[in-house]
Amino acid sequence: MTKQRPLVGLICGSGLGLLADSLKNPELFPYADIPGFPQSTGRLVFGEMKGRSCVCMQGRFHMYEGHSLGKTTFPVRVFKLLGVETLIVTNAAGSLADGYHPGDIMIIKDHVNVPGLAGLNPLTGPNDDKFGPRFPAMSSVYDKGLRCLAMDIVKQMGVAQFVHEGVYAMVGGPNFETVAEAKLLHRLGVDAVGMSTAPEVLVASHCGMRVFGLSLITNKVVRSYDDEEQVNHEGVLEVGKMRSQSLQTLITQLVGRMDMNNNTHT
Ligand SMILES: O=P(O)(O)O[C@H]1O[C@H](CO)[C@@H](O)[C@H]1O
Ligand code: HPA
Repeated sequence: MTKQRPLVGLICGSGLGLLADSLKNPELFPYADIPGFPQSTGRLVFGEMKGRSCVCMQGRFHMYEGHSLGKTTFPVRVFKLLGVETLIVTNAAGSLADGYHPGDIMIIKDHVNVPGLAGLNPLTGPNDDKFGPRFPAMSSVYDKGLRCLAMDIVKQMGVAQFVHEGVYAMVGGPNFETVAEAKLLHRLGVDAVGMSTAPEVLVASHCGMRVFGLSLITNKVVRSYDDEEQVNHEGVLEVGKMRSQSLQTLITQLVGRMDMNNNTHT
């Protein structure tokens, strides 16, 4: 049991679990002890960031682990019931855009939900009107005010040259992309690809949360048959650890400066 009533929720991507360690006065709840959560390692961490009450998923659930999309996104609805109004999602992703490099950060402007286009959507099934409408709009899902604030912060941090704004695509995984798939995603206008985030964002947006998303670029996605480079998960985690300090600074500042009544910032 916690008495905290967080307004901000944070989901840590692969290799980015350290983000939760910046919470002050933490209270920890292993997923295995929380009813309805998939039996999995990882935990919810409640605590304060810049004096603001937050809850953080240290470890997320993925479709490729065999969880239903309902289970994968269940924590987001728990966040909503706890009072969370703003969701910050982070992930590790491979880059397709020219000019992106491992270690760069991408502020997510929009997404392509590849499984969603094929009908794999956490909002499928009877709609629970208590949470949101049957047919939610998704044309402005990643909050513009928060994206502008994040850009201001990265300029002040002096790291703007490593930060982009772009389009994330979710694929089902667990395999990384073939060259043909990479070419297809690139032609679709996708800048970075991963195996998470879109379902959580859909559920958060459906229930009226403000959403902000960040991808850490951990590898280049191979788009040429002449390129012998091979992505691997260990490499993804390593880049995550290397860059989690900058991400932590960015997120802490964002949480400290965001307007808690949604939309604008100080
Ligand atoms: O999206 P997150 O969970 O950050 O992790 C990304 O990195 C893992 C692959 O290395 C996959 O889980 C992919 O989705
Ligand atoms: N593809 C898909 N998911 C990923 C990648 C990638 O290259 N890197 C990290 N997660």
